[in-house]
Amino acid sequence: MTGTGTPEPILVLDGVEKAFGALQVTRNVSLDVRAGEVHALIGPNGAGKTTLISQIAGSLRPDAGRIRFDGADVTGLGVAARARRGLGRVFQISHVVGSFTALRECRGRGDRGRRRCVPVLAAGARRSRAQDEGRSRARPCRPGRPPRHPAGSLSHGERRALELAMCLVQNPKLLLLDEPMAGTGRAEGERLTELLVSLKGRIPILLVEHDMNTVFRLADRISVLIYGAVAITGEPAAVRADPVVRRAYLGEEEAV
Ligand SMILES: Nc1ncnc2c1ncn2[C@@H]1O[C@H](COP(=O)(O)OP(=O)(O)OP(=O)(O)O)[C@@H](O)[C@H]1O
Repeated sequence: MTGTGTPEPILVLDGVEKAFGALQVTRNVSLDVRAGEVHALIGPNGAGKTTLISQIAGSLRPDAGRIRFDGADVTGLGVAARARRGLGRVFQISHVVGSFTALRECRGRGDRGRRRCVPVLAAGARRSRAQDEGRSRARPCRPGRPPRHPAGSLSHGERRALELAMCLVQNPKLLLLDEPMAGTGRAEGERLTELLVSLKGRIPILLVEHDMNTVFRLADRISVLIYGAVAITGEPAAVRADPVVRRAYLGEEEAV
């Protein structure tokens, strides 16, 4: 709980900074993700969105600033420790192993071996309550193929759905999604958007996405990153109307 009696957001960034040599990529970034909300992070190419996600996930150490997750300061923790605390990340680039079956992909991500994994795409096995929750969240992501189908034969959109399932079976407390729509065709993109809509309100999501239709359909709040700094955080209507954002970013996307 915060001093005001409201629950602390699941994720709080306070003054997060990262430079690669002389290139300052994230600048004094402060934002939060509240329970149950979809918070979209948008911005032009190279604005620092993936770099910020990597700092939240723990694969990049911030140069300055603090990161609180689920009530604890995790700034000094690595990827595995943050994942164990419930941070789930779906990458911009596909990480499925083509020769594995969809089922085995999900098991592999259990990361503590078979006893801890959830066979999300198959029936059976004794499950804990947490596993049941993860399994039920992941169910809508089931690719339209048998679970023992090699993952390499899935379409791009099915792989993205599988990756989401691989993350959800671990029952994360927060989902970090980096451009889930990237590379998908229209029909696949719509199916993925529907999957994300089905998760809305059930799990908080920090969503990096260039597809503005998806962003404005899903987001409760939007933060706009420009040259590594948060230009505005607000509800979609306020962000859409902001003149600085329109000039710097949305102006390129008049179709929004
Ligand atoms: N490991 C790295 N070393 C050096 N520069 C990097 C590294 N990672 C990212 N950058 C640079 O940091 C800047 C921000 O990159 P980042 O991938 O975070 O942007 P982005 O907003 O996610 O872009 P996009 O929307 O195109 O995915 C870019 O100029 C990129 O070249």
